[in-house]
Amino acid sequence: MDAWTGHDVPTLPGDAPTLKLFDSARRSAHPVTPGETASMYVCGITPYDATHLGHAATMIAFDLVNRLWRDAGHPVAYVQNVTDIDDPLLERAERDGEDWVVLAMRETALFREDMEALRIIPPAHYVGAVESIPAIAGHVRDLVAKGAAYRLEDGTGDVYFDITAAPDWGYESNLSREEMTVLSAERGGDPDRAGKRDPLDPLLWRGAREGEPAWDGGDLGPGRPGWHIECATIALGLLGDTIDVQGGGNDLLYPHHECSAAHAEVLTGAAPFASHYVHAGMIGLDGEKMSKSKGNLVFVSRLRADGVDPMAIRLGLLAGHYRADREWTDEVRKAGEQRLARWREAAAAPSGPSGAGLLAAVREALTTDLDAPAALAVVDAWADAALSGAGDDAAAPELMARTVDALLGVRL
Ligand SMILES: Nc1ncnc2c1ncn2[C@@H]1O[C@H](COS(=O)(=O)NC(=O)[C@@H](N)CS)[C@@H](O)[C@H]1O
Ligand SMILES: [Zn+2]
Repeated sequence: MDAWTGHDVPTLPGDAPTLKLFDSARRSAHPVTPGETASMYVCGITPYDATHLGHAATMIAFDLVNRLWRDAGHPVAYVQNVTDIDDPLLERAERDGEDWVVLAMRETALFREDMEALRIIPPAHYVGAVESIPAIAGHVRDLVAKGAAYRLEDGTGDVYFDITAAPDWGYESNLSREEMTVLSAERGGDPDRAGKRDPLDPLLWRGAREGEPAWDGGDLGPGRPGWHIECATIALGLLGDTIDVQGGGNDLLYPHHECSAAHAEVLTGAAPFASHYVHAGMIGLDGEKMSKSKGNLVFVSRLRADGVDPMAIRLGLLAGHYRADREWTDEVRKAGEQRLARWREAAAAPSGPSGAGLLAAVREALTTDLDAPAALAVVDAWADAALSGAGDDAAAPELMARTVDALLGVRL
């Protein structure tokens, strides 16, 4: 599947400090030490109700990681999926009386447009679940052959993963069984399903049902993939057995990322699947997480249609720490617009305080677990000084514009 159109990313002088990121498994921040090429898998949209500001915030967070790795000289192998087959998508298509394939294509196209407008660097590989079904079915068969998965005896053809096969089940989310059971039920799992060895065992393959799309699963029989194995298979197929960063919003920590990592580790024998499990905070509206089910969605395309500069949206979202659950409000939007105008004014100043000093301070902030609020404050201070005539570095305004473009993705 095609990703979206990229754009030029300016290069910057000097060296960048090592990126440190908070790892949910270790519940602390650690330096990320990629090999020559840095590898990242970020969970993309289930293509309906795209692109709300929650999607945008999470994609911006991992865009910062991409930009910082490039700034440090690493090529980046970035893979993102589209869950273009899954229960929520079929349910929405059903509700709207629409063909689920058309719904998925339209929403994915809108997502691509919004990602371009927000200047998110496109992933090297943008992969749909449907196009991955043969590989996913192969991995499910492998897990059955390893005794790490089993078919229910109720004639549905459903196949589940046996969590006792996971080398260190729960190490990523650090949750209790009670917490896992609650979240599993809330987020697409079926802890009450009869016949499972363990209520927490996740679905790998859903046998064909009347009125549902189904694909050939070889000796699995016809059916469609489970959610977590989709992301394990796509990541393994394109990035190898272990990766530097597995990313997404914190709503994915459990069960989705815990299960994806467990599936990958049993399939390859390599652990941990990711050196850093990185989770972005939830963007809310009126005190509720912005989500389809709640219908409290603010869309990037709506704001753009209302004339809001996408760079102001980006600055609004960057004003909060990426791991913080936070609200999108009109005040956040206004602050983003004001900051954008001020920075554009300052970039046109004849001179300002040291450009090299600004660059070093922005790098320091962003490589410290993506502290964008600190980075924005540094640029604000530089802009105030430049606009009050302080500083005599005539090259600084141009370097400031390149810095915020390359590292924050904000084109002034
Ligand atoms: N309110 C929100 N705030 C921040 N990030 C969000 C929010 N809602 C969803 N996301 C993130 O946006 C991405 C797409 O979300 S999604 O459309 O629900 N799709 C999925 O979670 C799956 N397709 C992942 S494989 C995920 O990384 C998810 O964690
Ligand atoms: Zn995923």
